[in-house]
Amino acid sequence: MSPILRLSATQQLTRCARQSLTTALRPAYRAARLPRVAPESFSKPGPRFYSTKRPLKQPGSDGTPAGKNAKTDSKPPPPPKASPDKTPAADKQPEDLPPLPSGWVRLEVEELAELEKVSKRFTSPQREIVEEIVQSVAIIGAPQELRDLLTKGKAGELGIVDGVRLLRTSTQIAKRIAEYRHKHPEKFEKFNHLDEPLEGAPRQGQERQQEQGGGEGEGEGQQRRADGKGGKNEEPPRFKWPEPSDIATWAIVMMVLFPMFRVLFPSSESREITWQELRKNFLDRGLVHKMVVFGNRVRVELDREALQGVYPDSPANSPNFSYYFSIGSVDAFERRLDQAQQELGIPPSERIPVSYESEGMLGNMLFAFGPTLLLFGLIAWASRRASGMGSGSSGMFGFGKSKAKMFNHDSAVKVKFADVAGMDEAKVEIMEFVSFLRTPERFQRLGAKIPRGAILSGPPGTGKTLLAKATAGESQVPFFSVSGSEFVEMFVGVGASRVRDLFATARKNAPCIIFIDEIDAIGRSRSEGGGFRGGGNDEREATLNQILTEMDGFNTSEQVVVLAGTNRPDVLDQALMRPGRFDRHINIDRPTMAGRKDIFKVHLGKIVTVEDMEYLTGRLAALTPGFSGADIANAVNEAALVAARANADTVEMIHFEQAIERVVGGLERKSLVLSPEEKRTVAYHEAGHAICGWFFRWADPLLKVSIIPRGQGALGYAQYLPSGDAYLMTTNQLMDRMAMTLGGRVSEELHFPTVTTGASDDFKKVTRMASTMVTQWGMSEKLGPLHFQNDPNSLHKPFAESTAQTIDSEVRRIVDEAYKQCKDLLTAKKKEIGIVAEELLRKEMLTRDDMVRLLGPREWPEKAEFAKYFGQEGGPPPPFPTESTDSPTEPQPAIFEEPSAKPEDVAK
Ligand SMILES: Nc1ncnc2c1ncn2[C@@H]1O[C@H](COP(=O)(O)OP(=O)(O)OP(=O)(O)O)[C@@H](O)[C@H]1O
Repeated sequence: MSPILRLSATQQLTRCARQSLTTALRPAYRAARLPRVAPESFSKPGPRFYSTKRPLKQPGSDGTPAGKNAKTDSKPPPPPKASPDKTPAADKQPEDLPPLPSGWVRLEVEELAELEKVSKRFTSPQREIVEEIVQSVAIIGAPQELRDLLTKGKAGELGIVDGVRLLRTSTQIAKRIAEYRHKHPEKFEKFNHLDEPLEGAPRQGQERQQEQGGGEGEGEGQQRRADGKGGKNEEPPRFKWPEPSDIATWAIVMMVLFPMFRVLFPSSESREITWQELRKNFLDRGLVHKMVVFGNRVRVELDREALQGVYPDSPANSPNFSYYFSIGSVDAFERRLDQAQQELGIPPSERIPVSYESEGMLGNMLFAFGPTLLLFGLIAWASRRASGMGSGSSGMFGFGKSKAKMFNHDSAVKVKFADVAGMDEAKVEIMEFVSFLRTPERFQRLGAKIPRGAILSGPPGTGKTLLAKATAGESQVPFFSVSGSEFVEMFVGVGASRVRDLFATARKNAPCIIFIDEIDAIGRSRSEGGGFRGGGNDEREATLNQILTEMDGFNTSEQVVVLAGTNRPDVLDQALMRPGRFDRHINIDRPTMAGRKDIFKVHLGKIVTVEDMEYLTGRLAALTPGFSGADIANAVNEAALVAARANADTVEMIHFEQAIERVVGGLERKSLVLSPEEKRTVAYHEAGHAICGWFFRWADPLLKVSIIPRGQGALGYAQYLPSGDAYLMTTNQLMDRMAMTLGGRVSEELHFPTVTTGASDDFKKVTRMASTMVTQWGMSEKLGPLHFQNDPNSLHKPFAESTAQTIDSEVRRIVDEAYKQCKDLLTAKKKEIGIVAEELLRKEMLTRDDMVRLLGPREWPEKAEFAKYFGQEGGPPPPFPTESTDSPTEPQPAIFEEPSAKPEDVAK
């Protein structure tokens, strides 16, 4: 049971009132006296208090000007002394008193006296305030509820809930005091000193300053009165109720903290004594009225009248004071008390009553559950905070909330179409979305349905995200960016919930763009491997279904465009791709020569260089076939870093070339030291490739050859420049390329008694090329124009065994032909191989110029592009970097990964 139930009526009221009166009454009371501007008054023009002086009296009502009144106010009258026999009510004639609202009563003298006792529990200035309030209650009355509470309090039956009722009653009284006082300030003249500001109340302090200084404040007040907004006509200030949440807070604070506080910090008006002291001072003298056992303590209630006689000066005479002592166990206490009473000869009928209270139950409960509650509170708080700070997710852990980042055109999305170079067709396609978001009526007017979304597909780094951002930047609408994987969580249903949340947020912000990057994380075909994957798929499917539903859900006028990016459009679910969902499929491939030039232009804009831009971009574009936009951005940045490392003032051509080699070939491996024999083998191997590249008509032009180890496992390499962006290859080109790839091994055979393992990768590539020629490109006369795709996941070949044998024999035939072609050439050019290899061993790296010097000019005409940037027209090729990095992805065969020859096909 709460201690609140154990106290006398006055004590109980005091405790409740200490909270409620000081919090509820006082702010409300003061609110009336120092009128605040209610929030509504900002929007609703009406008379307000602007005067720096309070209109406590109507000027002239007693012949005193208001200013004088105010002066008198500053001297607070002594607080009226209240006594039980002389209350303010007793001074008043019934006709002086205001009528009572319904449900209100006029308190009796005894009741007011009981209330007066409350004030004694407070120290000044609260005490004065409570006294004034009690006197005000005498004038204006009080709700019947207060009388009930007083009656309950007298009977000692007040409970925790009564605290809340008292709070409510107090607020009602405060409100009425405020209103009544405003109407009849003269009746409250003696309370004016309470208008003095409370300590630390800045607003009121300001007011006092204005009152004292007069000047500015007065002027302002006058000015406002002149506006007709102040002065005599003002209405009573609106009483501002405490916010319901405040009341709830007070109630909770009272109910929860008060008992807890009491448990933790026993009242200062109780004191612990020992059993011996109790026995000697009180028990033996018959002063004990009752004992209350609570927990392992016993409170001693003394007979106060008898106590007054025996110990007139004891603090225990105060009604709020009690003694208590601790016990080991209740049984031991009872035995001891029995024994003591027997010794004292107290007859059983007059024995001291002992009652048992489950005091501290609430406290114990709080202690028991407190940590758990605290933990939950902390979690809830942390999750709310996280949601406030982050991406807008909220609620318990914010699981179901979308993690989409929102970019606003004012803030983040500054990307424009001008920043996206190349991909002109993709831009045109997507431009339509921009015009839809900008001028939807242009389309709707003709009855056209607005496309809902577009899938941007293409290899990594080709600028899909950039294009989506530029769309947002151009259309000046909010842009929600989320990755497909962010929908995936370990809890089932979270993905779907996030999708719902994302679309709901987007609709609120329409017109807007949602961009889901890597949509294949959730948009994979539902039929794909369903049986094998088990439950894990359910969550992904639920998420996908939700996306399908949401995309169906919004109507065409909603102006929410969904763009999605993926590298794997082939695995996406068909339902996602159908018209009405992602209507447009925009394929963004690696940039062409012109595209690369444009992309270089965009990124070179941020770099300090004095090179001729036209020549530089052209040459760099020619040097970087197969580069994606991201590769280009990386190479440009790398060039700047190389230049910075060399302390150069500007980034020069050589830095760009070094950077490109580093991007393509990886880091130079200086730590890898080859033996002289190994080095020699590598030199002859690379010379074999170089000679083939130089003398075969359809081979790609050689740029350089090197025997410096680089990247992963490449001991040397020859770099060729694929003939621009060639999208078709002839059989001759393929045969020359295969023969050139075999050049390394053939050279080893011709110059050394044994061969090495170094050509393994070359064979792999040659075999792959030959089988693609046979099975897919229809370049075998025996097999004819058939396409055989061998699915590695399938147990059965999609062709007959005899066909398989024919394929094998045809592949062998082609490779043999290439080998023969290579061997014939290299046998004829054995001397030249030796020259190149020896020069390589000396210089480690040979350029095209060196080759011309050693072998004479190449017999076959070069392509225009090559001639422009690397031939005689374009001036001599740049000097080769003596240190740093270089090379294509792999030694020589890197060429097979160049896109100019549709490398995806070749490489399969
Ligand atoms: N066409 C382009 N013009 C200019 N810069 C580009 C272009 N394409 C790519 N880039 C550069 O490459 C960076 C990466 O591009 P982006 O993130 O758009 O590629 P992506 O296609 O979305 O890649 P992924 O498929 O891996 O997500 C861009 O920030 C930009 O610097």
